[in-house]
Amino acid sequence: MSGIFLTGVSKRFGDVVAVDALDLSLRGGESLVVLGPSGSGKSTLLRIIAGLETPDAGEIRIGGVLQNGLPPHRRDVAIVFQHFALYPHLSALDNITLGLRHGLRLGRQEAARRAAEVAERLAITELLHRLPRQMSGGQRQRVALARALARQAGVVLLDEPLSGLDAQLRLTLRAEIAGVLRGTGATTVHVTHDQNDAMAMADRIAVIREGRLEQLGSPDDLYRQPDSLFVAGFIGSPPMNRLTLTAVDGVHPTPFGPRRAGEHADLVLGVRPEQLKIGGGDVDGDAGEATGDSGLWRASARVTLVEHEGPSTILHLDVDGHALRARTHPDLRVSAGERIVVTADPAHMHVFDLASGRTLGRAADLLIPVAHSERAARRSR
Ligand SMILES: Nc1ncnc2c1ncn2[C@@H]1O[C@H](COP(=O)(O)OP(=O)(O)OP(=O)(O)O)[C@@H](O)[C@H]1O
Repeated sequence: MSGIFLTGVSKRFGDVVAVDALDLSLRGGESLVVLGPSGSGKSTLLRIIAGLETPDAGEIRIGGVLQNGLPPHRRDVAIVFQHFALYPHLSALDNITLGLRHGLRLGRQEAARRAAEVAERLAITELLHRLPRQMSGGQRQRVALARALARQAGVVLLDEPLSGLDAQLRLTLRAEIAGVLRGTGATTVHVTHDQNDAMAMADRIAVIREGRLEQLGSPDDLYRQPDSLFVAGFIGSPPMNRLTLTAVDGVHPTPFGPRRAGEHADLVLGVRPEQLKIGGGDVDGDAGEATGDSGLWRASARVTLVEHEGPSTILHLDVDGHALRARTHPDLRVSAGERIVVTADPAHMHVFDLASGRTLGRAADLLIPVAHSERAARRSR
């Protein structure tokens, strides 16, 4: 199987650094999703692997073989673009077989056999004689995918193959593509800026920011242990809530009691909307408090907006000027304007350094609830 190894890959366009000294290795058969905002260098990275773009520096190896200098058709790579890129005057069948006959130099019969086989897998056999304009968007994207898979390449690259399709079709096609690709054993690199697609399809996700690797890990790692505020804000919907805690005279007024600021001037406390629980009781602290034997963080909140999403409800909350969102059960009846108490387990709260945006760890490990520290102080007196 074809592993992919990139070392020190860089590409500039004039003053713009599109890809910046990127190192990345994929196991053979692995499915990597590259996630990042618009302009972060995702497509450029894909085009470099395909040989459609020449890097300024760095090495690309596929299955241990150096690819630098090899033209696209000499690489064991197939690519599926966002805009199908089918030839409008050719039938689906001819679109699929064209590259096989001219690129791979297969005979007419062998090309047709491969096309029939892949068409069967993607349920497009009935469409093989239609022109692209006689097909729906989803059907055209299936044909584009069939064309790529028929090459039987060791590496399949996908550049936003689901964008422009409606939500239902996207979900169906996403599952189909993932299933078909797994079945081929190809190593895949899939570029998207849709985190739901990324979470659903990836073995690992590479989050890219300004041409650099921000974090690489399993979908679960990125969700549970974001290395930075950027990743915390990019993965999860709605994104992780942030409470900025500004140090005053070198001391933080954290809900967990005052802390010396030390080298970290200002902190950000992060908690996911689905980790905020709606509870009872009273609270006095400004940004909430973390007291009592439970050690839970508790805060008084005013509900500013209620959004019903069906399976869950999003509450928009004001906690002493901080705008937070909580994902709750749809049976919970709460109205805008109400005051409620929210709680969170410090084991699910993340602490970041505001200046660098990097994680410092979990609140449970870094910040000790007031009641515990007071008791400890009393004991040591
Ligand atoms: N051929 C080119 N000429 C000049 N600049 C380019 C070229 N291709 C890409 N860029 C620039 O390089 C940067 C990275 O572009 P790229 O298309 O790789 O980003 P992306 O993450 O795929 O974005 P999107 O999600 O919007 O497709 C951008 O600033 C873009 O404007």
